[in-house]
Amino acid sequence: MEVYLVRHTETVCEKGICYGQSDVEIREPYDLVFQTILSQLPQEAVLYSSPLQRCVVLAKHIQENIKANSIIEDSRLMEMHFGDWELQSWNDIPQEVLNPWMEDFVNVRVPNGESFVDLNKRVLDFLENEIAKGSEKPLIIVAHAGVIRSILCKINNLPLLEAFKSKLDFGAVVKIEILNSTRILKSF
Ligand SMILES: Cc1cc2ncn([C@H]3O[C@H](COP(=O)(O)O)[C@@H](O)[C@H]3O)c2cc1C
Repeated sequence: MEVYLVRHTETVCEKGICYGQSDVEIREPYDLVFQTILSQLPQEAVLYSSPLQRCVVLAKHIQENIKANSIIEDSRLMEMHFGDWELQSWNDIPQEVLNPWMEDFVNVRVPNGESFVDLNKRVLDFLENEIAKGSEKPLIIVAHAGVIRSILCKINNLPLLEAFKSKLDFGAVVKIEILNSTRILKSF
């Protein structure tokens, strides 16, 4: 099964702001970058999106331009919940709470938020369930950097600690091939 992982485009947030699950808008103009994304996608697909608007706006554009019955919004595809740090500048987060997380962001939870392991659990739950449905059509998943990286760790058999070692730009499209729910896969 072909799966296309699509990261949303740039948001209106200034660099240095932690926006996790905050529902921030995307930066205009985005028509050109949407076209570039579309040119890398199949003509027909089952279309999934994170419910956050930075993904849904792009998913709607995809739906209008390919054959896809609906946009299936799934909250398991949301970015990591950054709890008390949502919409804070990274520089304003006190070192005594930031440092323990930085040292082990995989396992340590953000105060009142998630750890990367928490995100990974819900993302893999989504992936395994949807793959088990065995769609004949390719899947398109419009989501976030953390979500896509967690899937890439799984398919490339990498520890979560290595999730952030490779680049994943705004508007990136990563195509992967999934054989079945237990034996995954290959990324292109
Ligand atoms: C473990 C982890 C560490 C991060 N450090 C920054 N972000 C990033 O995640 C958020 C946005 O992702 P997107 O732009 O794709 O929606 C931002 O808040 C950014 O700080 C992280 C995300 C995760 C999962």
